[in-house]
Amino acid sequence: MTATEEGATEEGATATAKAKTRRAFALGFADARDLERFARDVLGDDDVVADANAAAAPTVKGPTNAFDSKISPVSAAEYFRYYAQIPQQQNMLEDAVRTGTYFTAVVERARSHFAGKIVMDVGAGSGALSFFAAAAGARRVYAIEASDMAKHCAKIVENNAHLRDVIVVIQSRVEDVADGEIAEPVDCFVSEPMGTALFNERMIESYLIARDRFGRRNPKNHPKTLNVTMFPNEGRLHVAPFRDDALHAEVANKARFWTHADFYGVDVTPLMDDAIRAYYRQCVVDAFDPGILLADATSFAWDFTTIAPESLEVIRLPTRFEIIGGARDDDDDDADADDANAASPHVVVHGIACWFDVRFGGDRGDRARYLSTAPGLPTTHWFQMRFVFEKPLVARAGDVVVGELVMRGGDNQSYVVTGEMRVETTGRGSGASHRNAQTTRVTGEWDLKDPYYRQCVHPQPGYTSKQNEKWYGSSSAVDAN
Ligand SMILES: C[S@@+](CC[C@H](N)C(=O)[O-])C[C@H]1O[C@@H](n2cnc3c(N)ncnc32)[C@H](O)[C@@H]1O
Repeated sequence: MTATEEGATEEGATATAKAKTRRAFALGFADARDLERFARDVLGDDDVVADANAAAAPTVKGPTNAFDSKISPVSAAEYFRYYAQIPQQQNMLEDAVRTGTYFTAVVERARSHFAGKIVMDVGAGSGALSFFAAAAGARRVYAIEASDMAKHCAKIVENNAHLRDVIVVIQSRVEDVADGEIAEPVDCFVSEPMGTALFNERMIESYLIARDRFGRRNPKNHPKTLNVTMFPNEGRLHVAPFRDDALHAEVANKARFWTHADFYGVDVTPLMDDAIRAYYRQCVVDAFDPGILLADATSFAWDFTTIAPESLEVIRLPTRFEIIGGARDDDDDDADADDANAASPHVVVHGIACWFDVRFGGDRGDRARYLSTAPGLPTTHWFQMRFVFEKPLVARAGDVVVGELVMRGGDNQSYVVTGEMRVETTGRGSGASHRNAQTTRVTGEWDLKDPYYRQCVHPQPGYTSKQNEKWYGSSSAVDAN
């Protein structure tokens, strides 16, 4: 227990005002027992003990499971409030690439993994994947949903006779579901736990925890090993360097506001450097043309049937890019990037782009299916993500750029990404002395929780050209597919 003289806090000020002759103290307690001991021994008042316990209980409650031990209650409350909203679920359901791929993967390509099986839908939302599992012949589907969306999901199930006998909706975080609540071992897990850059939201960890807690064990030689299928069964992250002069200028320009030396009579320029850092710290979410990529992507894969949830707390992505030349120049200025690259050996790297895909195994002999968010493919609601360097890296065609991105999970259901890239070996056109004056090593830090959702000019799949005409006019710069 600690005690400090008080005066600055609101409580302290009120106490001081009420009894001017008294002095106010703020008391700190190590835990509820410490507080109870003080109330009983020092104050000798049982009511105070009861009140103090009630008040202290929420703040002294310790972690109870794998979710509570890593995620802050404030973040979780906001997260599940978001997913409890019908418009947010609808936004995902209407992502035709996403929902259509799940339908095909489950109902059309993998019936043998579902027919007659016990299935768990981890994070069921409004229930779409549970409905697909039922359509693929599942014997029972446990639809686990933590948010109040579970009530809406149950309403749909209740009102559809073919779902009523198959789907059991449980409103709970999967980490909180009691051991006995799922009466039978689960054969098959289905989930859509992907966030931007695959891991944002940290829900894949919940998917893996569900597997470890409720999955069917191998009965024979290896009773500890699991005998389950996972839909999806693998996730991959792809990263590649890009050039995008317009984006780099756009991010820099956002901080220009802080050049005001006379903003309503106040000089705000002291915040200029902080503002620049803040804007470059935002990761950019939009759809981009794959023509801006400067090298083949480095790819990383995670097997959801085997990896441990803890392995996703810190994710290291070592990269090695062979720069293949200048990106296509789409910015309509008078200098074409290809021409410029032909004349000059410079290749300007403005940052690192990333996108993901997930894989669904098929029936025997049937092909696996990917749900991909790659640039150039029909856009999904995840779009792609880019990490922009404050100072671009300067390389040459043929150079090798090496580095590492490190994603560190936080208690806000997200990651902070740090990165370092440097030009390691010299390719074509080496030896030019002006290179010494250029940046050949860059570092950066980006917060996945604080993205910049950039206006996307690529047409969404499923939207007709008529809609594009309505939105952009007949002289639209946007191609209608
Ligand atoms: C991306 S949405 C997918 C919803 C639905 N499966 C679909 O495909 O339309 C993820 C859902 O998982 C829920 N969720 C996230 N973490 C969870 C957890 N630990 N336990 C249970 N539900 C969770 C969220 O509330 C949200 O509704």
